[in-house]
Amino acid sequence: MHNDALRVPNTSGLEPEDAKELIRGLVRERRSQRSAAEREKAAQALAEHAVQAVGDAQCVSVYVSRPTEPSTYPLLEALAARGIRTLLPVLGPGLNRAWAEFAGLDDLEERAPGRPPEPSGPALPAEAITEAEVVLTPALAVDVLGNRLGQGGGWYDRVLKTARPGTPAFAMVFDEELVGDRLLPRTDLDVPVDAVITPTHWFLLDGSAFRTEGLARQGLGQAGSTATRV
Ligand SMILES: Nc1nc2c(c(=O)[nH]1)N(C=O)[C@@H](CNc1ccc(C(=O)N[C@@H](CCC(=O)O)C(=O)O)cc1)CN2
Ligand SMILES: Nc1ncnc2c1ncn2[C@@H]1O[C@H](COP(=O)(O)OP(=O)(O)OP(=O)(O)O)[C@@H](O)[C@H]1O
Repeated sequence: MHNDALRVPNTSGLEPEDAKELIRGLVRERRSQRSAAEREKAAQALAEHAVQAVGDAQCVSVYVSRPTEPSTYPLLEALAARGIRTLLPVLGPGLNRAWAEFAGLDDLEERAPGRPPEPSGPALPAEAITEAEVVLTPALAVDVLGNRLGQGGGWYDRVLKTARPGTPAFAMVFDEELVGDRLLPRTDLDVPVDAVITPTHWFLLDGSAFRTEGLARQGLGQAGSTATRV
């Protein structure tokens, strides 16, 4: 079990990019130590909370997890079972942003070594993200202000700038990756998220525009938790 919050070192003497890389290494190391059973249990619990967080949305964007990331496979199936249209990242040349619709787990395939699996269907342009009512993002860590540490491509920072203004962004992390005692390094290009989804709960962050009237307006779920810790 890995329930202890990640200890983020003091990186104030480092450039943001170097500080981020240091913390990425720590998180990746912890992620690599999880057992298959832990990952599977977390995936089921994460799906439960993500479905709650998505609420009434009819179109969402999700990512297809790689082996050590919080798994989105049960979530993808749960969204499909509810008839929710799901947009998934497709990497074009130079890691260009494109999207394709989820069409079943069997349809997902790794198109190039090291890249996340992608649907086989037609690629939609980067602007297709404007159709998503909620954007679920991968993250290695998130702090209490919603600063998100990603894998380092800047892919999702660009996605969040292209989404329809006001679209809530939710980061999916393991519980220990929600950093409470420090702020993560950030630059002006980083786009903060509005909420965090973990295997034990999901909640809107202080300062999120969705914390008050936004929730009802967007038809999003009410924050919640389950007793099971993963
Ligand atoms: N599951 C998942 N999907 C995601 C992201 C993520 O963090 N997680 N991304 C978040 O931004 C975007 C993809 N970002 C990527 C950034 C770089 C490389 C990359 O450089 N791949 C190398 C191989 C790397 C390796 O072997 O480890 C390559 O293509 O040559 C791949 C994806 C969109 N999809
Ligand atoms: N909107 C943007 N336009 C141009 N470059 C950007 C943008 N956002 C981020 N970048 C650049 O992309 C690189 C990686 O950014 P960053 O470290 O924030 O990635 P990340 O958030 O960890 O990764 P990801 O968003 O893919 O999950 C940095 O060099 C950053 O300057």
